[in-house]
Amino acid sequence: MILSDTDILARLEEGDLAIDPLDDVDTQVQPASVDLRLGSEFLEFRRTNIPCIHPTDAREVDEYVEETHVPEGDDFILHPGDFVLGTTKETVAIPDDIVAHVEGRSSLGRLAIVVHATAGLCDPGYRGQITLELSNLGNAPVALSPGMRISQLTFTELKTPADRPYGEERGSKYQDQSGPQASRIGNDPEFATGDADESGGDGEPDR
Ligand SMILES: Nc1ccn([C@H]2C[C@H](O)[C@@H](COP(=O)(O)OP(=O)(O)OP(=O)(O)O)O2)c(=O)n1
Repeated sequence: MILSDTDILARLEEGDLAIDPLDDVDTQVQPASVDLRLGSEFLEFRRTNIPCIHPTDAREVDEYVEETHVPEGDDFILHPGDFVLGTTKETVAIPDDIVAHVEGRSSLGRLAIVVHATAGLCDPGYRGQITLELSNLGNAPVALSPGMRISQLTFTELKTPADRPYGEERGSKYQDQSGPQASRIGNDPEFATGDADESGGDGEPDR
């Protein structure tokens, strides 16, 4: 069952579902979703001379990205064909009996802006800001303004709470992430080679 505005507000009131800051309830809470705003941090992907990035090599992944801060009031220009990681301004906490989905907003979709290229699921138990996979599929640059409502989150109640929710206990690599975080796929157990990020997922390479 997807939560309606009434259900969302009730769960927020109970306190196990959290969205912080939720500054403008009337504007941000939609009939069956909550609009989330764009944060100020961006990770841009540099042009590189290395032949390719091996997703499991944390050093290659980290060397390829560059952080940019755009204060509220300024714009980040997303050019046609570009892909950049952004973040929600809000930090969320998803209870064990809910799965949340990051969706785009129609008004930005109509400008060819996509907010999650592939991944849009927030696991039961997830806490943190949400990394947005922003791309511009159109042929005109589009200005993105930190603080603008950029995406929406829907909430689906599970039949039973997750037995092993997202979190430290299962070594979940994006738990409590703050700001956009590059891929940590090298931390997956099947790729454990010693090359992976050992920083605890704070985005700082361990060098
Ligand atoms: N656009 C998105 C989608 C998800 N997440 C967060 C919430 C998810 O609970 C967490 C993990 O997402 P996935 O399960 O899709 O990612 P992985 O499978 O790569 O990570 P893990 O192995 O930690 O589950 O990342 C995010 O910040 N931005």
